[in-house]
Amino acid sequence: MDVHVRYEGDDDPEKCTARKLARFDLADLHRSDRATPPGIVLNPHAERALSPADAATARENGLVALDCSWESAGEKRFSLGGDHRALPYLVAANPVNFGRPMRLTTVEALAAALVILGDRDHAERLLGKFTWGETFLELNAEPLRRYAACSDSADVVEVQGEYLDR
Ligand SMILES: C[S@@+](CC[C@H](N)C(=O)[O-])C[C@H]1O[C@@H](n2cnc3c(N)ncnc32)[C@H](O)[C@@H]1O
Repeated sequence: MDVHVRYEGDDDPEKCTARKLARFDLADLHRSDRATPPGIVLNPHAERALSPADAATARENGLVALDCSWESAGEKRFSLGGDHRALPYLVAANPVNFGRPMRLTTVEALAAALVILGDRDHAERLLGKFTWGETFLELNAEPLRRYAACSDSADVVEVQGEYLDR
């Protein structure tokens, strides 16, 4: 599956996970919305949750994340073409937001999406470049397994509800 990142460049370049992926040829960075392919866009503000039902579109058109600082990641910033999807409840493993729900780095978001879409090997390749990458899969092992077994977005939202209620 092709992995694309709309790269805003307003975050600390030393800590930017998307730049690191690009250095290892694991993601294509795009500097404008127009240059970014309209794939499945990972957008925390999207109405619909990502589910395995999106796998065919993602394989055909690619998976897209927006790499910017969380301060600038408001709803209006996600003006990319494509099908926008929110990830369900997951916990961050990166050192900046460790243990915090939903504050995922770009690589965590892309890897979670790949697992849900049925491509765990690809997720492991991305996370393998980060010392805390494996921890992300360990921390989220149960929810990721359950989301990946769902048939559609409604199913994913139902499973997510169990974690939000805890
Ligand atoms: C705001 S940027 C922060 C990037 C961080 N500076 C880094 O170096 O990785 C994280 C991106 O990951 C994706 N993402 C993170 N959490 C998400 C969620 N809950 N649902 C959908 N996409 C999410 C979005 O594309 C989001 O813009």
